[in-house]
Amino acid sequence: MTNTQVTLVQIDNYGPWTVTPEPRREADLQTMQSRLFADISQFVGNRGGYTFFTRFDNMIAVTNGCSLEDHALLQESIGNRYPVSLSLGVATGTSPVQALSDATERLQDAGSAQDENRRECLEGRAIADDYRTGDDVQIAHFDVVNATGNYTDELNAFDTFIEIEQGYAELMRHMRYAHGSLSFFVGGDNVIVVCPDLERADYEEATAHVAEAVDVEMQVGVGRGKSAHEAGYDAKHALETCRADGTRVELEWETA
Ligand SMILES: Nc1nc2c(ncn2[C@@H]2O[C@H](COP(=O)(O)OP(=O)(O)OP(=O)(O)O)[C@@H](O)[C@H]2O)c(=O)[nH]1
Repeated sequence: MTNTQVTLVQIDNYGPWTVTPEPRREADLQTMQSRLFADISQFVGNRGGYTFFTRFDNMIAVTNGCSLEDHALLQESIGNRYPVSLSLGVATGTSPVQALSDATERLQDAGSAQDENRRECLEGRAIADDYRTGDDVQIAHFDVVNATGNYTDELNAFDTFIEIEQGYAELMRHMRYAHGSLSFFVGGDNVIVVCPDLERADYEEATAHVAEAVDVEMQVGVGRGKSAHEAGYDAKHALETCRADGTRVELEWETA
């Protein structure tokens, strides 16, 4: 059964910082935010986790394999190298949505995102190593079928972007409310979804729903593992099977 460890990463008091003493140059904010994401992604990724940029001031990570000491080290390292600091909320559950809700609540209880006295909070608990299993994380890797032929090589780049974003918006809402899952756009035409224990029929229903609602055809590979990396890597292999066989849903543990 899944037991997803989710970390909410929140930049402390970021809103006020962006305009103090004067509004800061937008290009500088974009550069800082993307470097911060890159550093967090690398730190968490080196420990088997995934980080999603989400809103940049709030990022969401799947951190199975990261201890609370690892989290504290991340805070220290970012605090030493960036003009901003991070607060982190950590929680676990069979439902990724519930785990994220719990992680969020921990930070909200510690203070507002714009409270200048709430800095570098680390709230919550990590899964002890002894309790980790090979199916703690379920990751679904979705992509748009033949995005290159249907969109990238046909429409202007902005109209392609609209189509892809429409597919993402419908999928993220549906996976959140119908299947308790967290979906994140990761570039190109790809969406990575952090799921509870879902089955083939759930993924078939989700791809059919998106096709029906916004006319975007998607395929999905699904994997399970001890960490986001292990599950996500299996999902990528399953997606390759979709591409090779022309199927819409592949579960790695069924095809392996
Ligand atoms: N983040 C991420 N992006 C990917 C991955 N695979 C492909 N992409 C992105 O998706 C874009 C489209 O590539 P594909 O999905 O292979 O192309 P496609 O035309 O949709 O072809 P099919 O997927 O075979 O239907 C690429 O330009 C990349 O930006 C991946 O594993 N991770």
